[in-house]
Amino acid sequence: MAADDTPTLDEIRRVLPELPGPDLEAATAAVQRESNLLKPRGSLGRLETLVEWLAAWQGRTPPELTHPRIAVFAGAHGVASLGVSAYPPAVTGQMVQAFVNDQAAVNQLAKAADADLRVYEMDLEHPTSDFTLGPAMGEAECARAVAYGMMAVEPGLHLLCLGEMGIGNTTSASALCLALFGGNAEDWVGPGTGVDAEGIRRKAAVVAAGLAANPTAATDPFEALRCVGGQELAAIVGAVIAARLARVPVVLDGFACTAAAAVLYKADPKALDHCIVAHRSAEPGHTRLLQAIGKQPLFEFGMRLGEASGAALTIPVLKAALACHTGMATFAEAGVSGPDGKAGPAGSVH
Ligand SMILES: Cc1cc2ncn([C@H]3O[C@H](COP(=O)(O)O)[C@@H](O)[C@H]3O)c2cc1C
Ligand SMILES: O=C(O)c1cccnc1
Repeated sequence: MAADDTPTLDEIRRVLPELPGPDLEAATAAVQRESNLLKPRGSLGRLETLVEWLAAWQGRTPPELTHPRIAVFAGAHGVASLGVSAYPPAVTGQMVQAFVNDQAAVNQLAKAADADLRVYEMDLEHPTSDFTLGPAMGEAECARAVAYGMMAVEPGLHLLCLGEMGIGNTTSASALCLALFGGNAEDWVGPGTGVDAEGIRRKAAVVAAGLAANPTAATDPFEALRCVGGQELAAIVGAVIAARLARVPVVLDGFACTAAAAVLYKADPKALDHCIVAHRSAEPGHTRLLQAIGKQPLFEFGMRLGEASGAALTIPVLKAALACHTGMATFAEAGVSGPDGKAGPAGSVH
């Protein structure tokens, strides 16, 4: 994209108050149908509220789920050379090749979910700058990455599952969380790909040094993204915004992905209303982050992979929820007695 076509971070920020809200009519219609279906009211629990969420953010009843997309953004991090990951920086590009060759976990999960998987390679030849020395990205670089992420959204998508690949990015995500929500560096760091206690201490020192070297990071969420984030994390921010504008509900993956989206929450708490978080990552900072943004993950499988693996796994669940919603009979259709002894639950049609 030509530099002059790219919106500035300020222009992107100004879109947030204009983001469309939920379609309450579609959501109400979904709730109403759920209440007439052949089951004790509310008995499908979160499966019911997930369908309501899909309807509200697609603006359609019943919602559809034949075109889910999984988007994985890959970016290279300057801090990856500081010994903060159990794996070398070169793994980022090698994993992009593995995604292309259908060899990674997310490839298998995408196939199992019958979903379209796209991998978006950021500028891997040019890692972000080491944020312990100054901002990770310049204004234009960060804005370009956000704009690039926006391109992952096309009309006609029914769901967007987001994820990332970038060696060193749990350190970036921790620094982002510290800048956005405060606390201590130790509160936000964890093993990532599997560093030991000494590695975790090193991560905390890098995160603390990052905040010290970037005093403006804690003053504004987009400035935090620019100073201590990464290109793939910025792209996730763009994809979340573009999905909202295109009425595409979003599933966020684990710690790194949620940390990126949290930039938007901090800028406007309503900006993530169209997003759910797939799972609680084993990365310890994720629990604190979920509390900070008020999200309840769908499941907790002890996963700590990233690459949209958790987000991909929600697709079969969402499809199953929708299958119940559209395929079940109502009490009246099945001739089954409701709680009042008549066919149809009492008061359900009002
Ligand atoms: C083979 C391999 C595949 C991965 N897929 C996702 N990640 C995950 O690990 C990285 C973050 O952890 P850290 O901050 O410790 O580097 C990210 O690339 C993330 O997506 C992977 C990591 C590896 C090694
Ligand atoms: O939860 C995540 O996003 C995560 C955890 C460990 C490594 N990479 C990503």
